[in-house]
Amino acid sequence: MATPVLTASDVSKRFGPVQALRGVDFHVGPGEVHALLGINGAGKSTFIKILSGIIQKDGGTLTVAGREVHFRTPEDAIRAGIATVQQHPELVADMSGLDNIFLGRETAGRGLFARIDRAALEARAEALLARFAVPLDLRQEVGQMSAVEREAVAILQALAVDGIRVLILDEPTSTLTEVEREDLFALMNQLKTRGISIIYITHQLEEVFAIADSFSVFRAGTCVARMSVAEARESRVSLAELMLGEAVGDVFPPKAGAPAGEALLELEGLGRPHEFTDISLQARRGEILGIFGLVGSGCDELSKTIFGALPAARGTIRVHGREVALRSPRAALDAGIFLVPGDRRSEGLALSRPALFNVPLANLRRASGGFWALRRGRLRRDAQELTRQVALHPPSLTTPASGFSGGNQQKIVLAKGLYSEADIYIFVEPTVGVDIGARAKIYAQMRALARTAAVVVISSDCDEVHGVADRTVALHKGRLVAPGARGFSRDDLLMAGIMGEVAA
Ligand SMILES: Nc1ncnc2c1ncn2[C@@H]1O[C@H](COP(=O)(O)OP(=O)(O)OP(=O)(O)O)[C@@H](O)[C@H]1O
Repeated sequence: MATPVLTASDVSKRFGPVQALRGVDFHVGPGEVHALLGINGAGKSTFIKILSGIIQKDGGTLTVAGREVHFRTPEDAIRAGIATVQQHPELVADMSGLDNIFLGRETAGRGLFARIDRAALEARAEALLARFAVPLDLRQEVGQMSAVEREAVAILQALAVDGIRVLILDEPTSTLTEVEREDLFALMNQLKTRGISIIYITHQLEEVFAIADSFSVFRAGTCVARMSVAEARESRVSLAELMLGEAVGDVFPPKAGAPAGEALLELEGLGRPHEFTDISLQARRGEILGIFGLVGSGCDELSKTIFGALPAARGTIRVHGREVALRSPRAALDAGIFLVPGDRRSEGLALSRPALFNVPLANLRRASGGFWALRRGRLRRDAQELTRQVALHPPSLTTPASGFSGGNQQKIVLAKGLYSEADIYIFVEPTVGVDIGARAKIYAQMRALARTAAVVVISSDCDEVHGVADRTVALHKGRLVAPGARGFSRDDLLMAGIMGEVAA
């Protein structure tokens, strides 16, 4: 085996009472694409933060090309040849790709990389790009770029420093469409042929077989398995079982047993210019309605319109058969509609506040009845029960939301939705960044909600929509694509969402 580029031995890290990492052994070889797997809270982000110098380990050693290194700052890691692209790279939308790459290099190292030859940097970015399969105009403003183009800019920004040998990508595909994902993989393969090692966090297990050479599985802060993908294929190991430490059943709960009841939410001819047109559909009590739409299909705007965050230009919304004017999210909540947003960072959570605060936000009425002491007791009991239902880990109500891993933050948003006792639940991209074990629990909760309410799942993950919903439609370029009488098969739904066509 070639000498590893990067090795971690016996690495540990504690946050107050939480032992986030213990005795982690890890290595990655030159030009290797190595997937880092683990359920939410397993310690992946903590480990990555240590490798990129954002936080410091409590114990253990790191070596790069056989030499021990000590990272006190992100610049130390970059200097040693380790660059990281965060899950949501901070790019400046109204600057060009090139300016962003340049800016990244300027700010990456302060004094360290102070003298930069902009022309040389541009030439280098263009040269790197020329080898990629992704056609990308770096002179375009980043705000005009697609998600994969932005990811490419962030990668070029990370590589703009001399001597980068390890590139860390934190869930880069979570906002990409299937086609864009292929583009990103092409780009990763190119980097690999240039000898760059890639450490890659993902919750999409099929991606491991599509792009990785090897993988490590973290569980409860320890690396419990390291294997080549070839070995895993041959021995037919279940990645999900390695991650969870137990056998995995079906992720999706059974479909509704009984026919759906009355229509609780009806949209008729709903539209907003350039976003979506003539949307008519019903969500009924007792069913999960699935809407599959790619990024940019209008799904996001449609969900915001139903939740009163965007005004409808045309059409009507009826709740319980009565027309409603949803001028604000508050009005939507009062009408019995609850939206669990896809972007928990900007829309769903007060990050600095504890879980206990976040959960009852949506239903202050329920939380505010009765005497103060009674109220507090009830709030705590309700919040405890809800966090148990969504399997929040750790099950702490006092930890600030920001102290939870990404997937667990999504569970807090979900608990908030459950507390709202709505009639109509709308889930947008409900399981982005959520591990397979928690996904099964979230889907089971949706099924439980659908016993008495109408549940709408809006997602760009076709398998999710098809797997969880009783009835599915697709949104393509702002238009609804509905199936024939027999409903969509998984492949037909995919076609409808990508091409806007219904199979004959
Ligand atoms: N700043 C912090 N303060 C307190 N606890 C933290 C902090 N950061 C992480 N933790 C805890 O450390 C553990 C590991 O979290 P980490 O974010 O590394 O998990 P992860 O594997 O990246 O999860 P996910 O897939 O959800 O992103 C969790 O129990 C988490 O709650």
